[in-house]
Amino acid sequence: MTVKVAPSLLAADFGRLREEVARVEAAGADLLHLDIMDGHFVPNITFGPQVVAALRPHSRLPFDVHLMIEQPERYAEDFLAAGADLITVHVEAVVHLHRLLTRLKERGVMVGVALNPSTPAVMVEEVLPLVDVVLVMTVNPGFGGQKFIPEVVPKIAHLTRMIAAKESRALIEVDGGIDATTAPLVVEAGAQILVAGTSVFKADKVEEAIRMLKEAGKGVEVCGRDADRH
Ligand SMILES: O=C(CO)[C@@H](O)[C@H](O)COP(=O)(O)O
Repeated sequence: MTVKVAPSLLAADFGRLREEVARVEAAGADLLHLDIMDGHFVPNITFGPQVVAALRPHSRLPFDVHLMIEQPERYAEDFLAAGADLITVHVEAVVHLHRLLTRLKERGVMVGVALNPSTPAVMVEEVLPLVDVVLVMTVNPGFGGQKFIPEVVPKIAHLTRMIAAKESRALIEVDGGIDATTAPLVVEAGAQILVAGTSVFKADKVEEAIRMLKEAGKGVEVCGRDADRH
């Protein structure tokens, strides 16, 4: 199975963001994961649409914007204007999820829904026909460098079956504590996009780190699911 790697900018050197993006792009990244935190939905603050817009002209990578914010419907358009290719919102943060996803889809952007570790898969079942990505958090969101929560793996497998049953095209993305040891566990369960902060940006050899994550897909077949078909 082809696996895509999305380095998370949260683990980059914030004083050299442009160079850091170029570094992972040259090393084989497939997407750039941008973590937006508001200090309310999660206990940390990162950056807003201005930073996304400032980086946009300097990279060809699809920008995968993960909104860890309350009321994402108030800000999603700003991230779209800033150059996001994929906008992911947390199901725990939105009341009218279907409305927001429909509006964003109409604007031509890809959309994703994210689930905290304690949120069950069934919370996204009704919107599976609408979404491009289901983002499964394998740590509690807010910080990089946390320990992978293995109890989330059965939820990935459950979502894989649910997506197939609904004939949805959604890809499963996982985020938190992903490295060469944990990647095979999530890929075997059906994950197709691996977000990795620490294991990529803090690696001695970034290219090798990305290659090792992609290797997790080798020899794995999960009922015809492949990140490349998108
Ligand atoms: O969204 C988040 C954290 O909330 C992630 O994107 C982390 O940034 C992943 O970092 P590592 O666990 O790979 O260090």
